[in-house]
Amino acid sequence: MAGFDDLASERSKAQFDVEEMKVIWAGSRHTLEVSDRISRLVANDPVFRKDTRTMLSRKDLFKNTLRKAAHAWKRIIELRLSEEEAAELRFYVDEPAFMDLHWGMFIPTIKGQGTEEQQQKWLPLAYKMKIIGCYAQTELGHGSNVQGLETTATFDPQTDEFIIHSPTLTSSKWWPGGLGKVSTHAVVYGRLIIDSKDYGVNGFIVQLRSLDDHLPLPGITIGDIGMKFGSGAYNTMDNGVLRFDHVRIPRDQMLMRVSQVTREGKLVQSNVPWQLVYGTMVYVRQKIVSDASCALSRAVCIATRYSAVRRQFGLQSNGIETQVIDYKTQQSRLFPLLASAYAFRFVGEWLKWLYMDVNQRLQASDFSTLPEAHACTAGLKSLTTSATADGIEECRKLCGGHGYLCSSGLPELFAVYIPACTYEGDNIVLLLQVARFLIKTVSQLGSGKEPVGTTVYMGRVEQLMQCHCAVQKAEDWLKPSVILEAFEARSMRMSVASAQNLAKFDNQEEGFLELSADLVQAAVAHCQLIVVSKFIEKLQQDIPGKGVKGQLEALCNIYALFILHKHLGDFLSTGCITPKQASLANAQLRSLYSQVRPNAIALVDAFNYTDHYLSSVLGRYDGNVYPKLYEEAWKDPLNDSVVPDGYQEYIQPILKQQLRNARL
Ligand SMILES: CCCCCCCCCC/C=C\C/C=C/C(=O)SCCNC(=O)CCNC(=O)[C@H](O)C(C)(C)COP(=O)(O)OP(=O)(O)OC[C@H]1O[C@@H](n2cnc3c(N)ncnc32)[C@H](O)[C@@H]1OP(=O)(O)O
Ligand SMILES: Cc1cc2nc3c(=O)[nH]c(=O)nc-3n(C[C@H](O)[C@H](O)[C@H](O)COP(=O)(O)OP(=O)(O)OC[C@H]3O[C@@H](n4cnc5c(N)ncnc54)[C@H](O)[C@@H]3O)c2cc1C
Repeated sequence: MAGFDDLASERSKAQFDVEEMKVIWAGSRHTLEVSDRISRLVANDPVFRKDTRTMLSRKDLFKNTLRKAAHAWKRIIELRLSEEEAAELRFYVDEPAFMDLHWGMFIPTIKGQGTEEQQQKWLPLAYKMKIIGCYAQTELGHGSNVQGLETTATFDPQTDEFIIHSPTLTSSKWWPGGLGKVSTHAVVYGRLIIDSKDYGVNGFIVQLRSLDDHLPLPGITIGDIGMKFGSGAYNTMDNGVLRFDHVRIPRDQMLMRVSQVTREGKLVQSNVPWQLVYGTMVYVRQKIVSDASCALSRAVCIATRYSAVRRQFGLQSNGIETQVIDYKTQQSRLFPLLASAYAFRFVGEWLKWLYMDVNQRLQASDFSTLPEAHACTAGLKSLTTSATADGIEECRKLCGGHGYLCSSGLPELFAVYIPACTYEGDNIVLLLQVARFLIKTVSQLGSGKEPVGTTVYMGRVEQLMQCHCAVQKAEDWLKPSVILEAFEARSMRMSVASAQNLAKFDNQEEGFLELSADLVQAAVAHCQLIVVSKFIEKLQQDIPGKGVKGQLEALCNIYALFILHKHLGDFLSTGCITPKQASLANAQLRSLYSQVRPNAIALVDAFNYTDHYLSSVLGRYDGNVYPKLYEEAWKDPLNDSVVPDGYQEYIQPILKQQLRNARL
């Protein structure tokens, strides 16, 4: 039967050890074991079913999410799951919910910005879920501009309290997930005011709802901000609005790792940089990069399997049509996304290491790598989420008409994913942060301050400004050193050109605004270089398993040459490569697609996704697409009755009218 046979035959063609590739994708044998076990546990639990999600009303959808979250928590306790296993379980439940913010932002904020004492007080309550917290930073009038927040926290020396207040409509907290209906507490960001003096934005732990009856505490107005894009999707989350009317909290509820307010109302700064107030965003951006590879690989898995099952045109001698995956156009759209999924996986792994490293240094009062960590998390969050959002939509198109059906899983995946381009920092705003970092690095070249980390290549500025690409034949593009040099030279030249243009302005801030579109492009070039170089570094590690390394090399080259092809203008205009070399890169890309083609299904099998997680008829492991699509259609509530509700009121009168007209 079509589908079954197609995917089985594809799997038999694989030229590498899929089980070993699963280990590489998971990160380690241990992680694979955990994720495999937990994903099956979730898939086999009827409470975690997802198939009716797009058909539920908002209220039913939300209540079902609460039910799932409560059940997930119950299972975590019953099975005594470790922190790692519990996080995997929440991941595979695959439904945005207040838990994400509680575990993903509220707890990390207390850990990162609270003193030892504050951690000892609040963390046990949060770990046991005796309180549920969210992260209330954004306001109706201010999101990107954190320093523009209007909420005030005024110290009252009489009572040793802060008075939290929303002075204007635009100061209403707006967007925080988990706030609308669930959270009992929030970390609220507001302006610290002491003795009428404004000391800028700080975080405060504020109780919002009673722990007895869940009613808002006096002075607090709170609710959900309303339906968001798509059906199902992010509407399982209670993004909320919150206003304070002179709400009092004890002084020790200001998060005081960065600065402390004494009983006398004196502000004392610690020796840590004030930017640690932004620390949770660095943590979550790092996490979002890892998650991008999950969302993209999921869409790619669906589109790849379906492309092997779907046949159109080109009758072969045996009378069957051509698998659409065999069309070069399909390959040239699909395989770069497959390669990007792997590339984002490895850069995510590296970023996790970078984040752990910066944290260890912070504990030892070494703050030197914080700017680098900020630039990398901001830039890579922007790059990977934009590419993933676009990639999911491309996968929908790669699945033709059926991709538009909710049962393909792609519309909901797209709707749930796209806000990642906005939350945790609008992607353009974040690239502008990277651009500032690059300009600063360029301006310090020659000052004796050597560039470090991901900007170390800038130390070779003279060589990179002059080098000529050595490619003479298509295969030369397979050399990692050739690819790296082209990407380094492009990034170096774009940053230097931006810095030179900026230097022409008397006022640097005005210049920055004027040149911001070019600066963003320079930031993108730098971030793409990081992705390419981390993929290449990954390949320098010991990679066991028959054929695994070869496949990863092909994917790495596809990623790099696809980016080169997409941004050809940059590479040509900076003189990094010639038009002839560009055309050789293209020829090499085509040949790489042919190399990956027989392995495509095995490469997506290596993600080890259950059908439950994919929630897609088109992406089923067994390829049994058509019977299941047909079956799925009949489950739609519209098909509950043969004659639809409303027939007598609305259809019949039209038909009768037409009949009368026809007689006239
Ligand atoms: C169990 C684990 C599960 C985890 C899963 C978690 C996933 C949960 C996902 C849930 C989904 C959604 C939740 C969404 C939440 C949110 O969206 S929270 C709100 C996020 N908001 C933002 O991201 C706002 C973006 N804006 C900013 O970050 C700043 O305003 C901006 C950086 C743009 C500007 O800052 P300013 O202070 O105004 O200005 P600037 O001069 O540019 O910067 C000064 C200085 O500070 C440095 N800097 C900036 N940011 C950081 C940082 N984060 N860390 C370190 N350093 C930073 C900057 O480089 C400057 O340095 P310089 O040396 O002076 O040049
Ligand atoms: C689903 C979702 C969940 C969220 N969850 C939370 C949460 O839990 N807690 C929380 O506190 N917040 C949350 N947010 C808010 C989120 O962090 C902000 O929406 C985000 O930081 C973007 O800010 P903004 O909405 O103010 O966008 P704006 O800054 O108003 O952006 C609008 C446009 O202006 C452009 N722009 C803005 N500034 C500049 C500039 N300097 N230069 C050039 N262009 C610029 C942007 O690129 C964009 O195109 C959430 C948002 C969403 C969508």
